[in-house]
Amino acid sequence: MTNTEYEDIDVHEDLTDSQKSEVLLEMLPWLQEFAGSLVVIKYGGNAMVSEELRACFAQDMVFLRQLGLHPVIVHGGGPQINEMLHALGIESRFKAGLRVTDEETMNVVRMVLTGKVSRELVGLINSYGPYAVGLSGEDGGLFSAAQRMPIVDGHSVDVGYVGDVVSVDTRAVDDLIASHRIPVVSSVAPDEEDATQVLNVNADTAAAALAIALGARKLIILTDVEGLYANWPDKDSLVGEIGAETLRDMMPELESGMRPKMEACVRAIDGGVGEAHIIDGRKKHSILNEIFTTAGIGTMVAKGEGMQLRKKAKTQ
Ligand SMILES: Nc1ncnc2c1ncn2[C@@H]1O[C@H](COP(=O)(O)OP(=O)(O)O)[C@@H](O)[C@H]1O
Ligand SMILES: CC(=O)N[C@@H](CCC(=O)OP(=O)(O)O)C(=O)O
Repeated sequence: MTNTEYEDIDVHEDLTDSQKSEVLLEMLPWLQEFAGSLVVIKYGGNAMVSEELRACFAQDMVFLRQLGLHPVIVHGGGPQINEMLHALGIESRFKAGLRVTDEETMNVVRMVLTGKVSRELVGLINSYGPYAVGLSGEDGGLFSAAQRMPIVDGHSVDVGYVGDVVSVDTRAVDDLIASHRIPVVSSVAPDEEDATQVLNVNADTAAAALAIALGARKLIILTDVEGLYANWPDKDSLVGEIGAETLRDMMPELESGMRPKMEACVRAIDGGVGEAHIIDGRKKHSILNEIFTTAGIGTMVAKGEGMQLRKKAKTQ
């Protein structure tokens, strides 16, 4: 190795040799615990905010695969859809956290998710190792959806071509996992009543449905906050752990952005997924911190009742 190459490597001078060893040793039991496990990761559009963060995410996916886990990604792209709609002079409207989707908007959603966000993510992961393969809920009959009518102020409202996943045929994803690929799934799904009509599925909802159907060990949702705040926006109320029953009771009071996310976590737990996590996608390598450290990060949703706030870290 030449000196020039050596200078290019980040040698983490801020850690002593013994601290580096401690970090590696802390990973060991978690590596043993999760080797061979299937983990569904929902990568939200708001967690894709910088080139550096996107690169770290891509690197983490390849790292997980090399360590023997099976990562399956469901990506979002809300802000990217908003941007494209704005460029086309179309207004973005949401009800209960779901995009009001007419035919014109549906075309833009499909184009941005499958034609832009998925392509860029697959390309970036493959720059670290040629494992990622993109597919949408339309491919190989992966998802079938029915129109979703969210409840607003006690009434169900029509938000247009918005769907909820009603069935999942995992075979296309199973094949990719069996060949050690990293599936990258876009949340667009055919209507169960007319497969030529596509529906816009919230990516958190799609990730939960896929995690349940695949029997995932964990569902990890990356977003743009540290986790769920019990008393939003009070930053001292970050939840460390919460039971699905307690979360279900909290649901009506949650604001729109968090609502589909928390519904997805509760559904995942009800459907047999071991744990669901909401973590901060704005922090580099947050997934590695969640899976391979004892304290974990963000909010964990598990079976049962109760809630514990997260203790403040001594150093950041
Ligand atoms: N109780 C809460 N805890 C944390 N965030 C909340 C809460 N209620 C509302 N939010 C908002 O939800 C947002 C995350 O939802 P959203 O913007 O839809 O994320 P994503 O694009 O990752 O799916 C946060 O940035 C925050 O503004
Ligand atoms: C029905 C609905 O709201 N669909 C979402 C799909 C993308 C998504 O969920 O993206 P994020 O995870 O980045 O929010 C939308 O149109 O924005």
